[in-house]
Amino acid sequence: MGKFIVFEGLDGCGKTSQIDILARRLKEKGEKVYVTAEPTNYETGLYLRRILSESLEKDIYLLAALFLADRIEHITHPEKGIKKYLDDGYTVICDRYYYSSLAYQGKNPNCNFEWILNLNLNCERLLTPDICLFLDVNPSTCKDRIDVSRDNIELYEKSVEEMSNIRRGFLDVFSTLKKDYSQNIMIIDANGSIDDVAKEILKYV
Ligand SMILES: Nc1ncnc2c1ncn2[C@@H]1O[C@H](COP(=O)(O)OP(=O)(O)OP(=O)(O)O)[C@@H](O)[C@H]1O
Ligand SMILES: Cc1cn([C@H]2C[C@H](O)[C@@H](COP(=O)(O)O)O2)c(=O)[nH]c1=O
Repeated sequence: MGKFIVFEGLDGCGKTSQIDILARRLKEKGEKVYVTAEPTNYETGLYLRRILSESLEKDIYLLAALFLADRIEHITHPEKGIKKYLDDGYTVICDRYYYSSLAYQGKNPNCNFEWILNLNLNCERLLTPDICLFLDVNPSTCKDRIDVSRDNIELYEKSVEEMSNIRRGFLDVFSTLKKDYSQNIMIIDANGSIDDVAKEILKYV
């Protein structure tokens, strides 16, 4: 059984850059590595990408349910699912997982956190990651990076204030998951250079 590693963080925190570096290093060590992301490229994931990129107005419970449906397919797909790769001995590195649902939807004041927590944590199909690495970057740095690197600003990238609320949501989620579910979650100060952050990540993987 391979290892299941999840990266989380605000939009623009540097997940893609760090996942690329880690995947390369693990492959150089001879590991079989599968990199994947949520939302996925399955139908529900593509619909979610459209909602995000076009900032379509959707009920928050509908959004949470769509992310969960996408996640179940992400795990269980018979050929390309995370479970299949783990069973085949791959290290799976996943860009976002249920921590994002708990922070982005669950901590939204119009949503019931316990409902989303139960749906995700008590769903027998979902696997618990071996480790979640949260790249903690100042929200205004994330916003600057997004504004510089992309033309299209997505649903959860509109303001530093909203991104700061999401960051606080993540930190709350992590204390609950560590205390009540004994989950292995590392909060990494990722404000430094790409190389410095990559070195820090290697301490935990
Ligand atoms: N440590 C860093 N220092 C400076 N710039 C960085 C750092 N990490 C990433 N960047 C830059 O910030 C931008 C966003 O990085 P990246 O795509 O890795 O983040 P992400 O978390 O995957 O973003 P998104 O959630 O928007 O997909 C890119 O232009 C990248 O080169
Ligand atoms: C899995 C998941 C994701 N989201 C949001 C968080 C981000 O704004 C986007 C994904 O963007 P990225 O640049 O590809 O990281 O989706 C969410 O709100 N809930 C979720 O469960």
